[in-house]
Parts: sequence; structure tokens; C-alpha cells
Amino acid sequence: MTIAKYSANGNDFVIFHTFVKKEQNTLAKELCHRQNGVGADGLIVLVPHEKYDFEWQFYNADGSDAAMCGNGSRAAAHYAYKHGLASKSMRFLTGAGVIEAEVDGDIVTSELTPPKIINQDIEEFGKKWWLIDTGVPHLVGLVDTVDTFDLQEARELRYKFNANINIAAVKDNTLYVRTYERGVEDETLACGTGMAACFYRTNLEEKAGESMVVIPTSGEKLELAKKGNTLTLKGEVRHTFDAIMEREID
Ligand SMILES: N[C@@H](CCC[C@H](N)C(=O)O)C(=O)O
Repeated sequence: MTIAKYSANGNDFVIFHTFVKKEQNTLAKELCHRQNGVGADGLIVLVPHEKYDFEWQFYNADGSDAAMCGNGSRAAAHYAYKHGLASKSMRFLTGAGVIEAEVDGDIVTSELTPPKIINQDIEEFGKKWWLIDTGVPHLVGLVDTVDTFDLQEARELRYKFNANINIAAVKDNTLYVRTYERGVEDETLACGTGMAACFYRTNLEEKAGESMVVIPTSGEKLELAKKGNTLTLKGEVRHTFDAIMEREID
């Protein structure tokens, strides 16, 4: 069967669609392995749904399930349109809820489920953190510069709060973000829901307006916007290659 490799804002994914929904945790771990597999931050499997254009199953690189992935949602929308599974405007079901997405060439916008603030009073390592759910949980710390990111500290917080860890800094009306991701267990080149959580806190603290360019570690920009209580992510998606997997998936 054919599997597709995608890159979106710095996150990379293996994507395929199938008619039968079944757990693919082991396959995710195999395919995402950087040395022995294709290599990716996550696996996305699209399956039919009677009410929505499709339903997705999202797996992190270590095979764990995740309810949502912002950059993955944009890559999945591109894949679905390209394979005739949905029209340019689509709605699909994730573990976090229904996601709306719009494909315009290689520019894909997705609207996340409404953000929820879980805790605004976390003090750790001399920083004040907010725990925000943008589909998956993110700790957000605002810093002066993202030039350094203490991964040992991030790892400790990740296990203490079972969340992804982000630091963010505003400079020249642009938000710079670095994220340590659960399920990859390292800093990734980007994280859409993480950037959304950072933008949300920055907006609520009046350090950002209703829209902003956000730059992750990859340097690939994402445009974030807040309309009412919804957040949208807009940016480029790249279909990097297709590959044939000898093994059949049922
Ligand atoms: N990279 C994703 C987030 C993927 C899920 C995350 N690792 C988790 O387990 O919470 C994004 O772009 O949002």
C-alpha cells in the first residue's frame, strides 16, 4: 500500500487512509522510527466517518495516542483533498473534537477546538507557567528570549504535568516558540497546538493582538489568529514523497 510523507511547519508525518479502523500504535512506532522506519513525529490514519468527511487516528512517534495535532491537522487536510476524500473545505473528527480545515494549494488553515485554561498559577524553575489545552495539554512559559531551552527542565515538567512544554518570546510583533513534545520525548522543530497555546496566553496577557506570525524552531512561519474563542493555524504544508509499504494494512 502507498503511504505519504508530509512536512508541516517543521513537524513531519506519515499518512495513509484505510477503510477499517483498528489500533495502529505498533505500526506508528515502527514507521516513525528515524533509523529503522520512514522517520516522523507522528502517524496519521484517515478512516471513513458517516457524519464527517473522515475521522483520524493520530499517533506520536513512540506509538502513543494523541487527541490532537495542529500541524498534523493541516497535513491531513491536504492529504484528504489530494486523495478525493474531502473537498477543499472539510470537517473531520479527532480525539479532541471536530476540526474544520480549508485547503488552498499548499496553504492549509485549520481551526482548533476552543482552547481551555486549566491552570494559570504554576511556578516551576523560576518561571510562571500556564497549563492550556488546545486539543492536547501544553505548559506555556513566557521568556525574554528562546535562544536557550533547558531540555532537562522541560523533561521534568513534561512528566510532572503530563503535558507538552513550550517557551515563547515576543520580539518585533512576532512570537518565537520552542516546544518539547510528549510522545516524541524531545524538542521538535514545531508544534501547532503548542504555538496556539503560546499565542493564546500572549493574546490574553495583551502582548499580542488578534493575529500574529509565530516562528518555531524550524524557522517556518505559521499565522495564528483568534476569532472569538477559536484559534486558527494557517501555513504551508509540503507533501514530500510517497512510498510503497510491502506489508498490507487491513
Ligand atoms: N505536534 C502536534 C502535537 C502532537 C501531540 C503531542 N505530541 C501530544 O502528545 O500531546 C501539533 O502540531 O500540535
